[in-house]
Amino acid sequence: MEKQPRLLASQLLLKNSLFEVSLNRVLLTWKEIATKKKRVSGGIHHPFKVGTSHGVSVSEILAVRELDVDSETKDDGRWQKMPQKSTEAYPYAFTVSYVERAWQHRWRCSDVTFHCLEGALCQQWVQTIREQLTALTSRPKHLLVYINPYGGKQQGERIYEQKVAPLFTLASISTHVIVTEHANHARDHLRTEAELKKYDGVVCVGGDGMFSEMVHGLVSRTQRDNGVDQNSPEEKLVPCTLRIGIIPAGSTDCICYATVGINDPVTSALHIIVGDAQPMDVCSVHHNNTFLRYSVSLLGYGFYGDVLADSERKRWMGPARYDFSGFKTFLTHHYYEGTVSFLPATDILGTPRDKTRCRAGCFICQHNGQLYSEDHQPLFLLPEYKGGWRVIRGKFLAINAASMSCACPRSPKGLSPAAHLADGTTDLILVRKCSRFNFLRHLLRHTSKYDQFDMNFVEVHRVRRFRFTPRYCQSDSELDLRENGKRLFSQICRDHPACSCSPAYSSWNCDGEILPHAAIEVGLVRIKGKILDENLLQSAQTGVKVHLPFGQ
Ligand SMILES: CCCCCCCCCCCCC/C=C/[C@@H](O)[C@H](COP(=O)(O)O)NC(=O)CCCCC
Ligand SMILES: Nc1ncnc2c1ncn2[C@@H]1O[C@H](COP(=O)(O)OP(=O)(O)O)[C@@H](O)[C@H]1O
Ligand SMILES: [Ca+2]
Repeated sequence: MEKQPRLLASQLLLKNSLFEVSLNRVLLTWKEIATKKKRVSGGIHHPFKVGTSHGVSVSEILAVRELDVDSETKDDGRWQKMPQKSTEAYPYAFTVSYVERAWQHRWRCSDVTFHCLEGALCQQWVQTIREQLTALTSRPKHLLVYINPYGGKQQGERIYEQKVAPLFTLASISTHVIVTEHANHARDHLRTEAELKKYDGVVCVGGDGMFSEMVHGLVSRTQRDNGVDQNSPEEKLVPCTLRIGIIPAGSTDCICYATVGINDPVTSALHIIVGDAQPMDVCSVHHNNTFLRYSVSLLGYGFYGDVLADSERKRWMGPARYDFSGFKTFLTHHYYEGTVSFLPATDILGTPRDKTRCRAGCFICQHNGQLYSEDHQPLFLLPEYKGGWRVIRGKFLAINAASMSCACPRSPKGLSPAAHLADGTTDLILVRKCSRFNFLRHLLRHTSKYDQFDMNFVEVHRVRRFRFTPRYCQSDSELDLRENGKRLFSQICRDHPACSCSPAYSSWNCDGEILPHAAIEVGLVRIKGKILDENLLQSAQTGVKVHLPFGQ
């Protein structure tokens, strides 16, 4: 093993929020290479040349601790023998743990140890850095964590315990962890018994369905505590103060992927610790003035609804269930008749087919998300608002509403690549009945550089609200059958009187959960009070703030 280096910092500069270490070349010789020790087990040593200046912003420092250089130090489960010479010449040391950016949006926790001649200097810097960290008010200190042991590859507990909890401990974040015991456990706990005032945020260890369930629980609790009826689509919601974080442990994890750029538990944990901020839209889904659910990623009818309905019975396959059910659903090639009406978003920047990509600090989100009049009524509610509801009737293979790009490992650009996280709109994608070959071409374009909207049977609209009404209304008995997972083939195809070639209804896939109704009304939720940054339901994950703009 190469000779343990020593990093000598004869002068530490703390200017505003920048913490710089100037390595004094005189104290080191070229043959001594300083290395940064990766905290994550199995990490890689990155030698860097001495004599460099290593700047780390205080906002990305996770922790600082004094080192007892006289004894062996324990780091990451392994013991490091401090070089004998350092003990003699430099009796004091402290270690700074900080965020190091790696490849493809990946973040890692790195440690750098500094040696000092004087104990007072060492303690001064440790104290100063700690004071700076304490002053970072955007960072969570107490988190309520829900782990779904059932989602994805059923590794949620292991992921949290091995990759996330050590980082929360390092950052002195206290946690209350609940391993869910059944579906909607997290939602019901958040909605009723959770003592939310004790926490700075909640964390979801799971996939999109689990995250969506927690949004549901948190928003419902806030409305209940404030006497707001969620059942009215026109009701303005009270904003939540708590933030929701997400540690990817599901099957698709598009919410994490689309906000962070990668599905990596360590990267997500580090974003949560530093309290990053990224707003996010939320859609409410109603049926006949009854609130059903919130959606933050995909509302999909037809193909994605059928994929989900089939895959739910194959959870034992883990994430691969989607590939199996996707192929099976593709072969069935069912289409669904109905009427889509929608309120286009006008006066906004950007379109679903421009080449923009929503990133942290997105200008389009900031512009479109603030499109409100002085009295905080949305511009498009005012009488002179131009444009109105549009209506499209037809036979559809898929009706998808993407409130974000829905980028994920299966489709790195997503269902709607130019969709924005917090622009107050959702991209409504209509895929009309077409041949299997053309539908396959459309699907494959989600995994290539080609434009999946540039096909004559596909149209996409950026909307504030939309409704869907199936051509054949659902009876209660059919609803019961649906809820029991049975499908009705009541639609007799006129072309083939002897057969029924498509079921009358599909299911709505709402962030990975099946909705009980086919006829729904969807809108970007509205909140009371001013639209200011603090009026956002935030997420501790990349500071993913659930943006609750006024809807129509
Ligand atoms: C024959 C080649 C077909 C290639 C098609 C690729 C298209 C992939 C589009 C992916 C869209 C993902 C939208 C995300 C939806 C999630 O909210 C939802 C729930 O996620 P989770 O709870 O983490 O599992 N995921 C799905 O509905 C799965 C869709 C998979 C479709 C193949
Ligand atoms: N302990 C549990 N047992 C059964 N189902 C659960 C449990 N905890 C959560 N769920 C349900 O599992 C669904 C899927 O969770 P999710 O984390 O999204 O996994 P996946 O990405 O595999 O769908 C969620 O909608 C949630 O309601
Ligand atoms: Ca959006």
